[in-house]
Amino acid sequence: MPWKPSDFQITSLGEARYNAADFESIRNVTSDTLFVNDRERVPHQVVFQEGDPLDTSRAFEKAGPREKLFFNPGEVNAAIVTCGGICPGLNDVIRALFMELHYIYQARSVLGFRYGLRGFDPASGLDPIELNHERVSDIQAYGGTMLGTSRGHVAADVVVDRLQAHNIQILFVIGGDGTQRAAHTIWEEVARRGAKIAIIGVPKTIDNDINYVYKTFGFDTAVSFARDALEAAHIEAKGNPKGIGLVKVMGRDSGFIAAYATLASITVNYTLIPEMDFHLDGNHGLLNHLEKRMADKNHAVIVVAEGAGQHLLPESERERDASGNIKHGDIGVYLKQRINQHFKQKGLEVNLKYFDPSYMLRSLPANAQDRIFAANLARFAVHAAMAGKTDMMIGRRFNQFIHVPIPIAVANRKKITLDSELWMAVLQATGQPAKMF
Ligand SMILES: Nc1ncnc2c1ncn2[C@@H]1O[C@H](COP(=O)(O)OP(=O)(O)OP(=O)(O)O)[C@@H](O)[C@H]1O
Ligand SMILES: O=P(O)(O)OC[C@H]1O[C@](O)(CO)[C@@H](O)[C@@H]1O
Ligand SMILES: [Mg+2]
Repeated sequence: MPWKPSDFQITSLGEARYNAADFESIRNVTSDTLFVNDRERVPHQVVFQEGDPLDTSRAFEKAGPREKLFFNPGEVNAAIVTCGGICPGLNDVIRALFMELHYIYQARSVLGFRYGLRGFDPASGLDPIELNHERVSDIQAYGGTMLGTSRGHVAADVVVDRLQAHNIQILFVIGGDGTQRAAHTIWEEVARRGAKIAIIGVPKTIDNDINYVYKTFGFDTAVSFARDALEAAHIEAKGNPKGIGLVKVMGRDSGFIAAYATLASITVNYTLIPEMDFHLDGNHGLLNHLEKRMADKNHAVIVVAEGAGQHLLPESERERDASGNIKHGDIGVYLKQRINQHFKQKGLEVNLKYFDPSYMLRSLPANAQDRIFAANLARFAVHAAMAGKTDMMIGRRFNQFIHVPIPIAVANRKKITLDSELWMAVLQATGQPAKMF
């Protein structure tokens, strides 16, 4: 998509009205040098040809505490909602949002809406909960989200009615691409009403498929767990005569978990991701290649992302979830069946052990890296909101936290390109052919 420089300008609720330095708690923790001004930019690209000028026309606002605030922090009622699938680190984000709002900005109140957007619908009977120190202090130790989450459509006017009924000035929307799209429609409704409510997105996706966030929180935790599963599969494969370990991991449209877990474990022989085309049958197909490997090496490990090889499955298996996302057919079970069938037909022994750790890797508490990252995203989200930024998501590029306009963040899904360094590393680590069709 051709970007216009203006696409990178962040929407704001209006002119700054307050000086952060006038508020005791902010002054105590934020030195003058920490304040970021609105003209500080992080370029879209950092690699350039020697001799060519660096294109600075397309650049993101740098995130960070602003000296000038739009809201008087002490008058702010903020709200938080978590949507989509669960992910390690959600509770860390909620906790850090609360702590930053309450202790640093001394906001008046922080409400947590329950079970995703559903919690805004009066028909759901779900009342928001008022967050306080006791309620959030230990939540980071648990996986999932203390607020609950859900999928499914709720009209933006219903959400904004509820925000206005609770006199909310800032809404933090934690979730994946669907959630960020929802946040944009909520902002459109807010803007239509001329309401002064900031809508700030915090990107969450176990699949790591959101652009402009080098890695989403929870992804690291998921990869570590997936690596353990791959190592278990390797031990099973080597410990049984003619053993095959087959592991299915999450990754609806992007195969980042499968690819990174492969690199982290280096026991994998075939990594199958949604971005690649592959066939099972034929000379160059997976089954023929696997048969040769089994004759040579007597064992194999295969990792498959849930969205891989969907073209191999019968069309009828494709349903949609409540949010409209395609529910993929079970490629793991299908592969297991086809591999067993292939070797049986050939009269060859095979002992296939199938692992499906998908949901387990989403439900863990965050590891150290993810915890640090999740809490940082939350702090930067609060700074942006207090400065009156809106319709934006916190991102991270080139080691900098940035403000990303939501329409840009959701314009394309982040995927593995098959000529990337990442995929070359996977091909090198597995030794699988670059083409299996
Ligand atoms: N285009 C859209 N417009 C308005 N709301 C949307 C849109 N897409 C999704 N939503 C809403 O956003 C919420 C979350 O969406 P979804 O279930 O797709 O999860 P997600 O945020 O993409 O997270 P995950 O990474 O788990 O898929 C749902 O309540 C859904 O109805
Ligand atoms: O939670 P659900 O609705 O079963 O969704 C599972 C999907 O959610 C994700 O984990 C993203 O959150 C995908 O990898 C997976 O396809
Ligand atoms: Mg999604």
